[in-house]
Parts: sequence; C-alpha cells; structure tokens
Amino acid sequence: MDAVQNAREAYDAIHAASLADPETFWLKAAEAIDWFERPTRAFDASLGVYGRWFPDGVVNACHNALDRHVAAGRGEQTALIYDSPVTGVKRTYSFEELTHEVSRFAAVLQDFGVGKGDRVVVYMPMVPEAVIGVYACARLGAIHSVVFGGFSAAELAKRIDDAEPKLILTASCGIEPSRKVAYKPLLDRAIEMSTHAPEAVVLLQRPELPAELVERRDHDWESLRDAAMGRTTECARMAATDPLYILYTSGTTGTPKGVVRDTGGYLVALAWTMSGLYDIKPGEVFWCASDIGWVVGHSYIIYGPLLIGATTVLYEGKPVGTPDAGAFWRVIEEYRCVSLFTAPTAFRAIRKEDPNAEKLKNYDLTGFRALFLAGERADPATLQWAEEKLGVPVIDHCWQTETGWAIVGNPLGVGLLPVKHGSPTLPMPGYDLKVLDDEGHDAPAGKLGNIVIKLPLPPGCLPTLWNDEKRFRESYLEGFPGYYQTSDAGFVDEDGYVFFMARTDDIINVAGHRLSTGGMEEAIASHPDVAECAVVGVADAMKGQTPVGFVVLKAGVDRPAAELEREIVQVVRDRVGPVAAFKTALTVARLPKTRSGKILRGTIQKIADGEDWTMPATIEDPTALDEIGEALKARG
Ligand SMILES: CCC(=O)SCCNC(=O)CCNC(=O)[C@H](O)C(C)(C)COP(=O)(O)OP(=O)(O)OC[C@H]1O[C@@H](n2cnc3c(N)ncnc32)[C@H](O)[C@@H]1OP(=O)(O)O
Repeated sequence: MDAVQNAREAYDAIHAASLADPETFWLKAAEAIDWFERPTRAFDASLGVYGRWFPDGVVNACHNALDRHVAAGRGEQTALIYDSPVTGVKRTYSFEELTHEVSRFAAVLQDFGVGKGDRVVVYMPMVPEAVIGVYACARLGAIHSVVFGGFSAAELAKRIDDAEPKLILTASCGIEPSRKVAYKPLLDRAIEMSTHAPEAVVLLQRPELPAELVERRDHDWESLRDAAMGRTTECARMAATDPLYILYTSGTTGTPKGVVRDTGGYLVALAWTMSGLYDIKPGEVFWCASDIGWVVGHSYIIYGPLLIGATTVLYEGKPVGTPDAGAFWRVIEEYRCVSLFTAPTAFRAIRKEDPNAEKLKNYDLTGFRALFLAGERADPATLQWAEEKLGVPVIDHCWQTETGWAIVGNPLGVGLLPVKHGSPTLPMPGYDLKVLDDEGHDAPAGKLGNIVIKLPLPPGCLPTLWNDEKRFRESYLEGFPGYYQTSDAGFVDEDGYVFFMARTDDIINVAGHRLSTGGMEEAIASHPDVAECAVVGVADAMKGQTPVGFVVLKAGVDRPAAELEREIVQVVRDRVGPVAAFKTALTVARLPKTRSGKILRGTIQKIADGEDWTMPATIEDPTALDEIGEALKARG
C-alpha cells in the first residue's frame, strides 16, 4: 500500500471514529490535557443550546500552557519569541519566565478585583505584554476579549458595551510600517461613547509614542508590574464549560457577534490539531503570522503551540515592507520555525514584490516542513507559487471565528493527503459536514449548496453568543434545523473533498479580515448627505476582495461628488476602522432594485467583477444597472 493510500485510510478511520463514537474519541483526545478533575463524560446533550463538552471536567488554560511544562522540566525552553521589525526589538521568554510574568501580572489584576467570570478587554498591539495579559486572565478565570487594533473607537465601544469589562488592558500605540497608531485617544473616545464604564485601564507605555493617563482611571503597566515583584497567583479551577474568552466577529449588521469559547473543549481540540493537523512536536517552533486580535492568533499564537510545549512566535511586522519581501524567510531561518501559518494575502504580497522569490536564496530554510494557509480562500495561483518556491506541502485549511479551529483541512500529522487546488481537503474530526440544497435535502457530489455541520459541533466550537442566545439560534441554527449553518456555499466532490465557493450572507473577506458590508453601509448612511447606499466586495488581486460603496445622495445636495466621496471614505474609516480598507465610494443617481425594493447587490458585484450577469426578472428599472457599469467605468 502506498503512502497516499495509507494516509487516506488513516484519515477515514479517525474521522469515522470521531462521528461514530464521539465519547470514546474525545475522551481519548482529552488525555493530552492536564485536568484538575478529569472528565468522566465527553458530552452532555442536555446542557446548553445543543449540548456541552466535558461537562464535569475541571481545568485551567494557563496551567496547561505554562505551569505544567515548567513542572515537567521544560522551564528553560523558549516559550515565546517576540520579533518586532517595526521597533527593532527581539526578546524571548522561557516557559519559566513567562509563567512568572503571568503569575505576577495576575496579581496586578487581582488587585483590581478581577476574578472568575469578570471580563477584561485587551486592546493591544502585538507585544508580549498582550500575551501576558491574556494568560493572566486565564489564570484567574477572568474572560478576556481581545479587540484588533485596526478597528475604530466606535467598534471598540460596541465591544465594551457588550462585554462590560471590569478592566481594559491597552498600550499607548501600535506601530504600522507607515505610521504610529495612537491607541489611547481611540480608547478614550470609545469609553466616552460606550454606556458601560470600565473601572480601570492599565496602559503599557511604548517609547515610540507615550500617552497621557487619565487620573484615577488609568494606571501605568510597568509601575504596577514593579510593585507586584515577588507576588504569585494560583491557577483557578475552572469548569471545562466556563468561558475562556469572547471574541467579536462581524455579523450581517453593524453589531458584532460575541463568540464564546469554552475552556475544556477548546484545549482538547487545539491539542489534537497541534499534532493531528499541524504535525508539531513539543520543543519545535511554530509560527502563526497573524494578529492576536483574530481567532487564528488566539488559537495558534497564544494557546495552541504552548499547550503542547512548543514555541510560539509573536511577530510585529508585515510580510513585505518590514523591511522587504524576505521578512518571512528571515524569521523562519532565525528561529528554525518548522511551520508557518498565514493568510494567502500575505503570500500574494510577497509574490507581487518578489515574483521569482529571489530573496529566498539568502536564507536557509532547512527544517521548514509546511506552510498552512487560512483566513480566506487560497487562490490556486498563489498556492502553486508557494509550493514551487518553498518545496514543502502548502496546506489550505478553512475555519471560522465561531469554530476556533479548522473545519476542513489536510491532516499532516495523520498523513498528507493529495492536495486539490481550490479545496482545503477533508472535514476534520468531529465535523459531520454536509451540503444541503435550499430545501434542506442532501446535495449530490459536485452540486453547489449550503455547507452545514450536523449538530453537535465538535469541542472548541462556540456553544453560544455572549449575551445573545437568541441571535445564536437565529444566525446559525434555525436555517437548517439540526445543523450549524456556516453561511458558506460550496460542494463536496466524489472523493469527499470540500470546496468553499462563496458566502451566502453579506460578509466579505478583505486581506483575511472578515468584514460586514452591512456594517459599512450603516456607517455610510450616517453621513448627512446620503439617502441610501450599497456596499459590495469586489475582487482584488492583492486583498482578495475590497469593499466598494455605491451612494445615492439626498435630493438637493449639490456639493462636488469627489468631495463627498472623500468624506464617505473617511466616515467608514472613522466608524469601522482602517482595517475595512474602504477606499472607493461612487455616487450614483439610483441603486438597482427589485420591484419589492431589494437592492441587487449580487448583480452589482458581478458587474464590478466583470463577470457574466443576467438581468433579474424582477428588476424595477433596468437602466439602473447600466448606470452602475458607467460609474465603475468612469472610475477605471
Ligand atoms: C480562519 C479564521 C480567520 O479568518 S481569522 C483571520 C485570519 N486573518 C489574518 O490573519 C489576517 C491576515 N492579513 C494580514 O495579516 C494583513 O492584512 C497583511 C497581509 C499583513 C497586510 O497588512 P496591511 O498591509 O496592513 O493591510 P491590511 O489590509 O491588513 O490593513 C488595512 C489598514 O489597516 C491598518 N491596520 C492593519 N492592522 C492594524 C493594527 N493592528 N492596528 C492598527 N491599524 C492596523 C493598516 O495599517 C492599513 O491602514 P492604511 O489604510 O494603510 O492606513
């Protein structure tokens, strides 16, 4: 039997076992975790919305990622490598050092009254203190909620109001290659805008751009850390079902969804993936080049590698421009990374700048075993380029903030399966993935339909939305009863390979960032001269998609279109944030609509992408579509 056949049989056996007998499968996987009280049951269907994992397990995430490795003799091994080309700083923390820092900073949090179940918002750039803050929360059983630095004050305010944090951890600034991002004024504005007021803010001063502290409310991170010298804290005993964190993600409206991640199921799932999917062993260096503000950063910068005693890399830089397109190769060589996990957009950026990968010749990538891509659809051209230049398996895998880990992937640790470009391969253990037509019937192989997952979702996936079980049911469970709706359309081929083709809602993916066009439309609609608008995601060679806004002005507004369009771009930047990459607003006389008033966003998008389109039978006024084409043509 050849290696490919072996790998397929091993995969089939594992996946089938996970679905046929989830109790046995996941209790076995749970042996990778150090429990204070080992679970006797894997799943209880009577709890929560669709059941809960490891209902009687008692555990702590920080203990599993840090303390237990020190106790097991890994204290001197490097746990965290901080590499910041934007500041020129490099720093490493051993497991022992990181455990001490976290234990000490948890004492600081305790002094603010932070304990089990309290929320702490972490609004920080990619610095080690952010990781320390997150682990300090986990140590105490407080629920962290990290907010990505590229969001606006208004977006931060929404998250503060929903999570109602006791405390906010922040830094004076983030550093982008072309500018310093002053976090503090954004945070101050967010706190002004929010109804909920945190009791205190702990701020890390960065020398690049120090910030003013608000008396009584704000506290200096370093002074508190100094004052806590010699203090330690114990890891709290947490129910496996207790929330570890809340991570907000875009919904179909401007109100983000607070994805809840429980503790025990997440640790078990991550531990399985570190070996089964990523093929990483304790002591090796795994690099996830994302941001801790995204789920990918939570799972594979902060938690996953440390959980199994591997080393993680915290990289405060970009794939290009810090300083050049050889940046990733430099980090891989310098730290002997065995795998890199990043978004396809990062590789598109490298390829654009260095099409023949000349820079790669300057580095020794011996020991580098695999590249993993996720966050957006991996286009075959980029994937092939990476395969050819790196000479290692390039593995696309697909997941969501909601799931916390891969739904579909190619399990390198089990055995590499043949790669089909355009497909992230096969469902991971515990995911009973189906494609259903709109009536809920199974779609035959090769037929496009709705990608859903039969309940229960495997461990690690969201049990609910923070403060909003109703929205959880409506958004994910009611469309296809008995299934979790991914809101992706796609198909499964005759070999079981899954192909994700498009979203079925108004979410777009810009440079690996999941964004709501509805949220951008809400921002545009707040401009006093705007009557109505539509935002669509248009194909972009670098970012995958970019948002374009079509805007109808109120009657009587006769200001120059260019001036208004600039203001509208600024409104989206202010209200959603720079991460939206919203750079194009086009004023049009009207929007194409059906006779019942529904804006024909799908057709607008096809026109913008230069795809074939057919005139919708229900269109109110066909000339409105011509006008969209003309507006796009005029803008080039
Ligand atoms: C599987 C589940 C998931 O999908 S989790 C999400 C996975 N996604 C990712 O990991 C994201 C991958 N993308 C990236 O890392 C970046 O987009 C890369 C490829 C590095 C390119 O970065 P960049 O050149 O900055 O473009 P961009 O589109 O990301 O940025 C747009 C504007 O936002 C800004 N921005 C970005 N990050 C921050 C930040 N942390 N703090 C403040 N601002 C930030 C950028 O500077 C840029 O601003 P500007 O418009 O140029 O002024």
